[in-house]
Amino acid sequence: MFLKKVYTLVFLRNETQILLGLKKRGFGVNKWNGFGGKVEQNETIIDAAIRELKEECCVVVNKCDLKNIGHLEFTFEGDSLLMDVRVFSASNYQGVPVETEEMAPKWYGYDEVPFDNMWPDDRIWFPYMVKNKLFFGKFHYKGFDTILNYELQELKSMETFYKNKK
Ligand SMILES: CNc1ncnc2c1ncn2[C@@H]1O[C@H](COP(=O)(O)OP(=O)(O)OP(=O)(O)O)[C@@H](O)[C@H]1O
Repeated sequence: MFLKKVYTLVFLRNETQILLGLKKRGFGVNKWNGFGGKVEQNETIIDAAIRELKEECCVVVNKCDLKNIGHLEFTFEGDSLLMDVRVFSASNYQGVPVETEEMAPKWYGYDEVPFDNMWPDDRIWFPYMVKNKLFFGKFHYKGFDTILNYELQELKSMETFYKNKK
């Protein structure tokens, strides 16, 4: 039995670049990633995505501009936590990303994404996001550096995926 916790992960993107943030503290410290965190009690997933983006790089995004593009699940050998990560993309937003206590933002061209300093799973599912394919991935880690096994599939629709998910 796993203890599931829901997280958000937001990427601001345009045709040529993607915004990543260098995590300055906590889980995934010193790794580049999208912006996000735990969904709090009495908060919707989309509200958590908006709140975390604002807290981490001071950018404001409207609900209707956040597109759910993927679902990721992470488990770790010997740990009962299942991280249920909802991935979003947005190309419309207000403000200019700035460094906060948690994240240092930087725009990267799609061919210069720093995978060597990211979660190892990113390298596997980023190509789906870049090609605008919806995706579902499950990754089982040993420690934080080694993926013991994974599954990844393209989805036709996130709605259908969630409707059929038990
Ligand atoms: C294992 N492979 C992984 N690959 C890619 N992304 C991963 C990830 N594992 C976690 N993530 C993301 O990392 C953030 C952690 O958030 P995290 O700092 O724990 O949350 P939150 O800001 O609520 O924490 P505190 O307030 O500091 O407790 C959150 O976006 C989550 O989706």
